[in-house]
Amino acid sequence: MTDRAAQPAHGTSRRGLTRRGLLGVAGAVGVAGAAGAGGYAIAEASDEAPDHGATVPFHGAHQAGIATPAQDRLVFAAFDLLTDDVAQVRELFQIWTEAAERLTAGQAVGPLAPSDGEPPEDTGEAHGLPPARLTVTFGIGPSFFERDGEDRLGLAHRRPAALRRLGALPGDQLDPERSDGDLCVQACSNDPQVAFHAVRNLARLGRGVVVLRWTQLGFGRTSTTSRSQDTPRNLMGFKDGTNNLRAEEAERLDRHVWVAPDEPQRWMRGGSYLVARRIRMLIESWDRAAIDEQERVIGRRKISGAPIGRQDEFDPVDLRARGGDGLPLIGDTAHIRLASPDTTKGIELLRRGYSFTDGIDPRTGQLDAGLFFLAYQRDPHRQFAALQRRLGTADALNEYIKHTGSAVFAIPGGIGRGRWLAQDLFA
Ligand SMILES: C=CC1=C(C)c2cc3[nH]c(cc4nc(cc5[nH]c(cc1n2)c(C)c5CCC(=O)O)C(CCC(=O)O)=C4C)c(C)c3C=C
Ligand SMILES: [Fe+2]
Repeated sequence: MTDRAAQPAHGTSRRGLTRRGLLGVAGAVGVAGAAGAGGYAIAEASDEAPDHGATVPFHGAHQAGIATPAQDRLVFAAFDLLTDDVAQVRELFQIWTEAAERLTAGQAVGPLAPSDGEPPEDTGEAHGLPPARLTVTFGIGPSFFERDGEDRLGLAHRRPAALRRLGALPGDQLDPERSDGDLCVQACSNDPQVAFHAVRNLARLGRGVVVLRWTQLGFGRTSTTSRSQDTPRNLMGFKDGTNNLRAEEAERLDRHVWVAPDEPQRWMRGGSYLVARRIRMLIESWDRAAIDEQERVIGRRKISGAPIGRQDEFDPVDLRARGGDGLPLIGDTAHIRLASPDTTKGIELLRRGYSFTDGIDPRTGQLDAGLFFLAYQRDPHRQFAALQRRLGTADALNEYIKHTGSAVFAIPGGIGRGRWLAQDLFA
């Protein structure tokens, strides 16, 4: 690899938002993947750890990080805009697009050691690390378009109809400081430092235009988004993701996840909607519950993941099955009964959540840990909110969980080569 310290300095300081540095670097190194591009060593590392060296294509009909196989680690960030100047926001989207192209290809966003004495343009902690399937997925919240009834950027006419706050849902105990946001970035990778590096550098590039509102780290995936993956376990010890939508199910994704091709807002075609819910698990109570109670709450066996009354994880769920006592094997308040498309008139979601732990709740001394629930869908009100209204009132799981954060984001369609994030939004 090229010694990055020996490279000539390109774009100088990034005090305020300027594309000079980023474009200078991009121009100097040529296309993504070029040798000595200031990368963090895809080729070298891939000999030793092929999966960690692997990349997920950034460009395509849909943004990566939705129907691509869920990686093990997450860094999620919500941002607020500091400006009402639409030109600055457009420039930010261009800069973030170029930076994400580089990061997901395993490259630094700029010189690590500029020779002019200015601060490095890339913060450096991913230098030498392969991208480990890094994906960077961008979203836009309702408050981007309208805040306090004001069309802050002059783009209110471009807000898609489905992008509205979720409103109060049963059982909500939301912390406003862990909720909402004008923009979001979901960075997923099999290496936590690579995911952190991506968000940190995007935040740095946005300085003066956006500010971090809240972040959430996820240390283990709790879903399966591809048939190539095994089902992981959540912090309650249950297999999670068994009945999830899969990347291989194109027709179901078209119906339930991707925005309709005739969506009036062009920038949303090929896009989706993301609902993020920080769901704390009352782990200490859960750990005191008998295994029968735990299985009754979920409606599945803990170790095998099989629906109650069946043998294997992927055996179909039979909600009509009854035991010798005449009662339903999967109870009326079991989580999988209430969440099943058979009882919700066909509601389906692409779940892509992560386990989190944020230390100890100082008020109770109990673990602040749980599920950072992420779900992609075509319409967050007809899908997530409708389902959560049911779950929030009747789910046996409610005794063991608390929804503490909530946000909804429009996820613009995929980005073609030479184009940038949500380009048609500004056309
Ligand atoms: C509003 C949607 C959902 C929320 C919120 C939610 C929270 C939540 N779920 C689990 C654990 C499991 N969920 C499982 C299945 C499942 N969950 C939802 C939706 C929400 N879950 C759906 C649509 C389904 C699939 C139902 C079906 O079709 O069978 C399972 C079973 C395994 C699986 O299929 O994934 C588990 C386990 C927790 C712990 C939780 C909040 C902390
Ligand atoms: Fe669930």
